[in-house]
Amino acid sequence: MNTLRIAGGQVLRPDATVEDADVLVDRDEGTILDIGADLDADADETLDAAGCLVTPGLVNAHCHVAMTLLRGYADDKPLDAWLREDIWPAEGALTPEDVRAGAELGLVEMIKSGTTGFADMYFHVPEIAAAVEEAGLRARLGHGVVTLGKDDADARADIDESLDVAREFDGAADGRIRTAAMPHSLTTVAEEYLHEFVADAHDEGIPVHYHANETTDEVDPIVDERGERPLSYAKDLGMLTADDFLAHGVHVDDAEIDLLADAGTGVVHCPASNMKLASGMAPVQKLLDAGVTVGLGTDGAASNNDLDMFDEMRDAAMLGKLAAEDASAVAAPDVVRMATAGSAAAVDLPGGALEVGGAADLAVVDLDAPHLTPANDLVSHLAYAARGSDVRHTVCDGRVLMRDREVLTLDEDAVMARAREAVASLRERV
Ligand SMILES: CSC[C@H]1O[C@@H](n2cnc3c(O)ncnc32)[C@H](O)[C@@H]1O
Ligand SMILES: [Zn+2]
Repeated sequence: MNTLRIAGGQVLRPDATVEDADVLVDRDEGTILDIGADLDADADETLDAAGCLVTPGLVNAHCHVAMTLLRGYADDKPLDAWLREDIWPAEGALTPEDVRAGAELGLVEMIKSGTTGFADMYFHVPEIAAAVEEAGLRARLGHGVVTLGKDDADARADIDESLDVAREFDGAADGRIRTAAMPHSLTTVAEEYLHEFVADAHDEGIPVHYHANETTDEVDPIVDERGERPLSYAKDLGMLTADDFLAHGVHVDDAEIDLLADAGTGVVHCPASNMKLASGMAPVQKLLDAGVTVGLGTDGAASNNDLDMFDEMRDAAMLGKLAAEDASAVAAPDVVRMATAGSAAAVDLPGGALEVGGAADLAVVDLDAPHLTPANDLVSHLAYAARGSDVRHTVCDGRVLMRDREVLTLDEDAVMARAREAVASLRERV
């Protein structure tokens, strides 16, 4: 058996306690063999975790990873104008090679900030899957469908591509890649297509992921035209099952929260994107109190503007308190759980907890920094004070993706150079 030992650190356990322990990993199986004191000193490889906190790898449950190319491309606008005036025209000019370059850049950024799994909605998914295979993370990938502005043939071709991609790539990269069917939202995919698309996906056991209840501009027309709330419409369409997960859920009323809790549908909270686009404040504490599975996501780097899940935890806690008008709301252990076990459950990927037999997906956070001193409460530090740049080692599926801040699976400098070239060329074309 080929083993990896993460030695001499403090380990964050699923019950939010921290203990001095080593973590021993079976690299062949990609699972945790043991957590405890003085484990196998003869392991094939050892990562030094002295003075560090070993946490589950963070799971970014909603992202558009190749949008790193559009970071800083268009800022300071609300969602609808931002998409229509800037983002969609630029995305229309992206080649498969551009998407590969943007995805690799995003994956380096994720590895360097302790993220080991993510869910992604975009296009040119084969390129994203190839980048994920090389980078070594886990992902739930899907082709996002928009039928708005398309004729029937183009709309159906987009849906067919989403289903084909979901079939073809499920289980790729030694099982690290899973898939979903991904209608973009309840307003950008017409009802005539949604019924069949969702039914076809579910008939084949493919989950569905979509944006929902993000802005009032999106919610109000549904209410006006149908006389029902968006998530009641989603339920009618069969899109509210325990396998499905939606991004945002900002403008949800109490009845919709009950629908989510009853159905077991996951909600991915994206606080930075919601603040930057001034979309609103999701009622996260209410969702948690109702028993909804809540994960955390960055959304794309063009509306965030980074893929750092530590930032996202801090934003989620701060915004959650503001939304609830209660300083005790969305507390540190809640956001750490959302970024780990909550996200993993919402998108149904392994990981999210350090436990024997579980996936060996973890991040080692170096505590030897002024902003993490003194170590009064390490869960508090994760939620409120740590940064992605504090991550020293990242491990996914038992494989070391970053050691002492050196990314081992991708060439960081070459990835940045390719992204700069892709954007220089894109700017000439758009
Ligand atoms: C059709 S692929 C996915 C599509 O989603 C766009 N997008 C990025 N961020 C958001 C957001 O916050 N709400 C809705 N849509 C978003 C992205 O640019 C792609 O076009
Ligand atoms: Zn999104």
